[in-house]
Amino acid sequence: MLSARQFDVMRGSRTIVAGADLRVDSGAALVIHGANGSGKSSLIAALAGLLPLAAGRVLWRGMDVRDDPPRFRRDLAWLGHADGFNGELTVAENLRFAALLGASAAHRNERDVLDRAAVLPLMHTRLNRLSQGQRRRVALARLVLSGKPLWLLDEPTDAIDDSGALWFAACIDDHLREGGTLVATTHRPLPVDAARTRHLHLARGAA
Ligand SMILES: Nc1ncnc2c1ncn2[C@@H]1O[C@H](COP(=O)(O)OP(=O)(O)OP(=O)(O)O)[C@@H](O)[C@H]1O
Repeated sequence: MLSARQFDVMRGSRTIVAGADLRVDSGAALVIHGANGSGKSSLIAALAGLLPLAAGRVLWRGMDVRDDPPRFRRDLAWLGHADGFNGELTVAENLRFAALLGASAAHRNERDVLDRAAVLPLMHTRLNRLSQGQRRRVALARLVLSGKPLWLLDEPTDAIDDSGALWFAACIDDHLREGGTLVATTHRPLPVDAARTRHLHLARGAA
């Protein structure tokens, strides 16, 4: 379970979130919506520990994430606007590098994941030769292969076409069914299991 208590997020002098409580159980998703500039990226970056909280705490499995950051990072799969790939390396090399860094484990269905992501034909192509959407598909496949229990994703389906969005929504459903936790920001409806999903709407910078 991921929870945050009485937390404030600031950007410059502006309060994005004030005194908020939030809880996302294992097997559940929270999807954050809001207009451009409303604070979605700031909020999710704060949950991931990438932006300091102005007040309050974030707890993962009952532990303040600041108490043991390496342990939190072992469970966390983060995907922001930047994907962290090396453009000079091929898709296969980037995925191997991610596995070496612990960003992905040996996945029981690796080939199947890559196939469904439509990444298999791209395995020997350098990242800087891919389109934005292809690159995002590789990033999402890396995420699925990570096997990590907590996914924090900033606009995961950015640049992805409709079939890719449907594929990724099915991946989210699998993740939740297996007991994973998800928080994602999005501008686009994610067709995920409604019974497991709650929505947070940020209005003019304050939740
Ligand atoms: N580095 C920064 N320093 C100061 N203010 C910032 C910084 N980055 C963003 N902001 C401000 O914080 C507010 C929230 O930005 P944020 O990127 O979290 O919004 P968002 O909802 O994710 O937007 P979008 O939908 O456009 O991605 C905006 O008003 C923005 O101008």
